[in-house]
Amino acid sequence: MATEQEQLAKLRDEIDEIDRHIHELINQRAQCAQRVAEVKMAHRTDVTEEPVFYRPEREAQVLRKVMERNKGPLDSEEVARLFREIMSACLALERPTRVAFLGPEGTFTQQAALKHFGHSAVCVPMPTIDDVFREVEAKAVKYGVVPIENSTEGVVHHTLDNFRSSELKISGEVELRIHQHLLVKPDTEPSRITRIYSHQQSLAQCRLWLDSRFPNVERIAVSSNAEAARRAAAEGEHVAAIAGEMAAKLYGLEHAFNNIEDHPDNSTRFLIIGHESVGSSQRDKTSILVNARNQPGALYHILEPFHRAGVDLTRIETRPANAGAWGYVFYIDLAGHQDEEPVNQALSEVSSKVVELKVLGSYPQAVL
Ligand SMILES: C=C(O[C@@H]1C=C(C(=O)O)C=C[C@H]1O)C(=O)O
Repeated sequence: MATEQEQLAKLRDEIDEIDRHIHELINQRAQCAQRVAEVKMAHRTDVTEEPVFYRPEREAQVLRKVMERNKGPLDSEEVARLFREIMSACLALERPTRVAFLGPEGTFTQQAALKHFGHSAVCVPMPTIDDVFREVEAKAVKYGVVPIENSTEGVVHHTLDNFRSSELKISGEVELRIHQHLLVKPDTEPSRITRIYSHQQSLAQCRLWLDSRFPNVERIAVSSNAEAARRAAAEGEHVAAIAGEMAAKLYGLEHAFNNIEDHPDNSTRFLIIGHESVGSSQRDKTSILVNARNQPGALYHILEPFHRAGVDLTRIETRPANAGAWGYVFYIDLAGHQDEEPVNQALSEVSSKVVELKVLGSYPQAVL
């Protein structure tokens, strides 16, 4: 009978051998990605334009395949996360992806950007949602990440409104479980806290918890959770911040209380914006903006063709239209890709009945 040490030594040899294989295979995969880049460069029609290296539909398919064939013992999502990083590194070898996000450093939007593009992407913080749109429009970065809706707080109007004037397209979505923590400088006694900083959305997501645990403590809304964490780190002593894990690490804060959001399933959806249209991944969503005249039955005429075609509408938002002429602006999410039936047919029917129909993009449904 082998001793514990002998058994462990044997298993570690086995692991070393497997690592050698994995290592070799990952580099083989990276070489394939480099060849993809060479082929794209060789076949581009316009030599002044960079070919498109990032293919969200292909990446979604790779991740879905990984999850479908997974036999364990590793969890499917865990394996997909590993492949997410491998793809990210391979793509960075073709061309590093520059991504603007609603900053500063340490926000949930940055976390969403890294979840979607992996850690080899170069993330560039922007002070406002408008700036993210502008930075992508100016082609200073390839893609942008902006929040669109929170399960507790609802739609982010600022993002929706930007789509009215922007020609950018949606190329993906990211869903993030949002956990809020009460963060303090090391050795701060929670009972002595007199001031709590956070973004207004996060204060709202933790309102009941704050009412019961810190009813008399001043709550101060600041421009982002990361900014709240920065202030708590700078001001110290009697000050706390509500923010996420990334901000806590970035500013060296301790967790006084974890997961203080009122709704345990609190999550936020983010959109990826860019210049390119995305092909079908077989499991897609389409977002549209519709301007309809203010007349009886306007909404019915928009919805009826989708119902008849059997298209599943997953979200509808109404925004007040700009001055006068038009009554409503609707933002609608639906299941399916704009190039495929039945979405294609339904879209052309609706467009003949409204003032304006703008397809904001078809993109893969979030995989992770
Ligand atoms: C390799 C390609 O480029 C990128 C890298 C991918 C990967 O590493 O699997 C997948 C899609 C693209 O974002 C490709 O175009 O297929």
